Amino acid sequence: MDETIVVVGGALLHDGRLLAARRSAPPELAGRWELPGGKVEPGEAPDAALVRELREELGVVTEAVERVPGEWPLRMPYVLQVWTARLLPGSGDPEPLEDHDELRWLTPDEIWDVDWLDQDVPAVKATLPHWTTASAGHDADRRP
Ligand SMILES: Nc1nc2c([nH]c(=O)n2[C@H]2C[C@H](O)[C@@H](COP(=O)(O)OP(=O)(O)OP(=O)(O)O)O2)c(=O)[nH]1
Repeated sequence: MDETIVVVGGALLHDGRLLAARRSAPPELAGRWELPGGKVEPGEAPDAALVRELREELGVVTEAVERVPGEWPLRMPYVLQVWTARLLPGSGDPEPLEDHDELRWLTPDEIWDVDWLDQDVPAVKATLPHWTTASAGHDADRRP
């Protein structure tokens, strides 16, 4: 029986930049940077969980774009899955409403400037080939 619980992390992309969020709790993770998101609830689809978590934590309205292939182990029983996501038209800017105390939009050149959680490093690396796909969708939305 599969007893893992999925934590979904969002690679929120906007204008070619990725949003990184600095955790404010718990103490052992505070000060380290992560992809915002959270635990998938029973019966919930991971992409829906991501949209819910980004609304709760950052106050933004988003859509999940695509799953980034791969799965990264966290402390038992959690595993991290990642989806790219984009802001929907009319969404406000993200704010650190809960779980985080600082946000940064990173260009590809800046991606390693923040102190990511160890377990997020391979996940963040895996998002890199997917940045253009999410941006392409964003640009297409803006065509008349
Ligand atoms: N959201 C998120 N959590 C991560 C990442 N990497 C990582 O190790 N974690 C860990 C931190 C937490 O132990 C767990 C997810 O917890 P959370 O606090 O974000 O989830 P949640 O909002 O659903 O939590 P809860 O307060 O409702 O229990 O996964 C990541 O990139 N994003």
